[in-house]
Amino acid sequence: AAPPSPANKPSTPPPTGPSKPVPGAAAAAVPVPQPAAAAAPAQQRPVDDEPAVKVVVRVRPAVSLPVDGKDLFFVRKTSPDSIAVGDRAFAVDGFLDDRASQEDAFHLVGVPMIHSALAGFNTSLVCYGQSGTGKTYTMWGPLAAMFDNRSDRADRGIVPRFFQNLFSQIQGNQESSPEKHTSYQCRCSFLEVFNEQINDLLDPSQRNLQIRETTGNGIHVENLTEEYVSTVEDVNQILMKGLTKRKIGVDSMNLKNSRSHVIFTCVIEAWSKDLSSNGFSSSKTSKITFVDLAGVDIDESDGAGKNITREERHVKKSLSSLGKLVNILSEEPKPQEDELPYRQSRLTHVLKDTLGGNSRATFLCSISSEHRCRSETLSTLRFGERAKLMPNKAVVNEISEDDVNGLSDQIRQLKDELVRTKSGEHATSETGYFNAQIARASLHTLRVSLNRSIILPPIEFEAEDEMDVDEDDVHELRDQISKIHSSSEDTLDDFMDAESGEDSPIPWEHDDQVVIDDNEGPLQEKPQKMHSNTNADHDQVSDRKSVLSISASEQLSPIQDATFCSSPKIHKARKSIASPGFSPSKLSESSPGEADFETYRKSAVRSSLQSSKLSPTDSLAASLQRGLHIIEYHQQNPPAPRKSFVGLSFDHFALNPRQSAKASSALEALPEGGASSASTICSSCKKAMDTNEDHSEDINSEKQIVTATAVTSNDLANASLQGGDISSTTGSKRVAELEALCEEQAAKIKELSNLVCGVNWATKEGIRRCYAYEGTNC
Ligand SMILES: Nc1ncnc2c1ncn2[C@@H]1O[C@H](COP(=O)(O)OP(=O)(O)OP(=O)(O)O)[C@@H](O)[C@H]1O
Repeated sequence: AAPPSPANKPSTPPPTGPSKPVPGAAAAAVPVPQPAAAAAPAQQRPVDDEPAVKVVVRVRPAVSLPVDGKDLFFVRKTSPDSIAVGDRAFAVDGFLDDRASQEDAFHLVGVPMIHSALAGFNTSLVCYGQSGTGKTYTMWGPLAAMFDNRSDRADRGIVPRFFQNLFSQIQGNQESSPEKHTSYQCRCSFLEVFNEQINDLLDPSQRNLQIRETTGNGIHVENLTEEYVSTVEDVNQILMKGLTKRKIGVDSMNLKNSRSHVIFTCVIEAWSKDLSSNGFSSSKTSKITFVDLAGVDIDESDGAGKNITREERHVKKSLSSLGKLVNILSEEPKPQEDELPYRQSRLTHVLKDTLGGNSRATFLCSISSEHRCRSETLSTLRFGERAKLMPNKAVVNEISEDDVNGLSDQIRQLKDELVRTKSGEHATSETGYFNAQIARASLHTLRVSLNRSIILPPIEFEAEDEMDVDEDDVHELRDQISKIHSSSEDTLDDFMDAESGEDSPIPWEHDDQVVIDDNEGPLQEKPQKMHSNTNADHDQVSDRKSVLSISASEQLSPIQDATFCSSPKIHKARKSIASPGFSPSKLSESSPGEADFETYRKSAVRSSLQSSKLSPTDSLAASLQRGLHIIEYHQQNPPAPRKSFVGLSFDHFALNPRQSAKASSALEALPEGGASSASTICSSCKKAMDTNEDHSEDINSEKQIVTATAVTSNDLANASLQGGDISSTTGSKRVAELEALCEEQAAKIKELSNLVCGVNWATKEGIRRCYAYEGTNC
């Protein structure tokens, strides 16, 4: 008994299960019924010649009796690859008229798909057409046929036949190639797109799954259930499970109208190896996709339908998106991939491979032979016509042994690298650990270099104090600072955390930006600036970290040390030969500039002492600032006369008498202003010496290092006090003795200088002692 018809279409008898073709209807509807012939060309075609996109048209047998032939719609085959509806011709790859069997459909569509799949191509079948035209029937066949143990049921659909044939072929391939062993693995999934949501038909609890797209793996649905299959029975079980959960409804064309699109996917992986070789030879992967689209009811498509449900609206919308995408893909010029509207619907997105991608696609267009479906039939055929023009590019998904070897090497290298990294062997400067180590070592070195005044007793400032600065040291310090500043915040924080155990909490922080600019204005203003900065440092408390910026300066290049020296004090003798700007008288008067400088100096010493309580960064900044200020000061206030004869090397102390004479004559050219008016000039070495100073203290201090000489300081003092030329009082013999003595002492000093190595303050110490010795002997 026929079920009740939909209320709005009482005149149309709905089909009940597999419809029996009306006798004579097929011949009348399709004048050229050649189903068997239509399947033949595809079977003969080599697998490599298969087109990327095929379109096959199947005509559903008429279910309504023709009324004088007026209700029949004629579709005819005009050539092996074209059909015609009236005057309109459509290019197709196969045609199945209303008398074609399920077997015919399988041979025309399914068999080439099996060949392609086993060759390593992705392949897909999309059933498209009006509701009730036989899409589900063609794809799966009646569910009852799947339960039936008889494999020869005529109404089985393409998919069950496909897998039965596929597993047979797999078995045949394995048996026919004993020299080559191939292992196959098949896994299946089943989803439906319902109301623009992807649901797992094998696990109904999984709803609204997300589509993921990766460069290597293409499109996949996250968390979709996959089940492994090895027999057609396994596949049938899955098909049954999924299809019974598919959402269906009732419409004017179909009592079991599909309200969702269903997609059954099977991935076949095949590993082959020659038995002659030890390992794997190649691997092929193919994804087979069967898409049974929901159809649109003729009444709804005409706009005459009432009460369109939400799911029907979604079906129409997604089919519309599909149509638009196919239109775009079929037109020239083809847009860029990122411009294609795949994401307009879940359906088009999840079918990205099939629609213009890496897949051999077959579109089976189901049409009705009834005249009342004419519009939908033409629409379906136009869709097929455009789909055929899609630019799919299917490739064999194969990985050869060479590829695997290359990948294995890569994996091995990456593993080795991982192991090295974990074990710390590969601790490059990019690793935080190594950065922290560098930062720690650099900071420590820098602090030791710059904070010597903390460790060593500070000396009183002497304006004429000669600084011995190693230019390389300055560059090194700059590099260290640069390194520290370029270190990541994390590294610095790490280090500061680690250092916090050594240093007391920060009493105050430098929150101002300290810029040491060597090109600043007159030196006389420097101490004031520095002083005010120091006060500012004390006054300002901020959470901000101090920023230390050091600009490069050409002026610094001749300066060779930036630290406070802790050498023994050589007080007044120095003052007597100080530069005019820092004469003893001026010092005693404590001019404003000098007073400021003295204040600064004390402040600097205090600062350096305080720096022991600072954080490493603040201590570093303060030390460096202090050191560079001193460099600047000495650079811009050179004790000119002494700088002329006290170089950075000791070579001139080792001169032979002739060379000494040359040096002496050269020294005579020194500006007289370089010596104070209170000093006298030694005729032997032409060096200025202070006649007002008592050198005994200094001489005594040198006795530990310098061997006592035949000439005492008293001799020299007396000679000087007499106001005469040494040569005139002692004669040429005395001069020769003195020159010899000078030479001898110079050699000793040279020897001493060799002992003073590596550390700048010690070198400076050697120079100081040279001064003392030299002055004493003069
Ligand atoms: N070639 C055919 N031979 C015999 N019966 C058929 C054929 N095609 C379809 N039918 C019958 O027509 C009815 C509707 O078919 P089917 O459900 O496959 O249509 P459909 O296109 O999938 O519809 P919908 O889009 O609504 O799901 C079914 O009862 C089916 O058995």
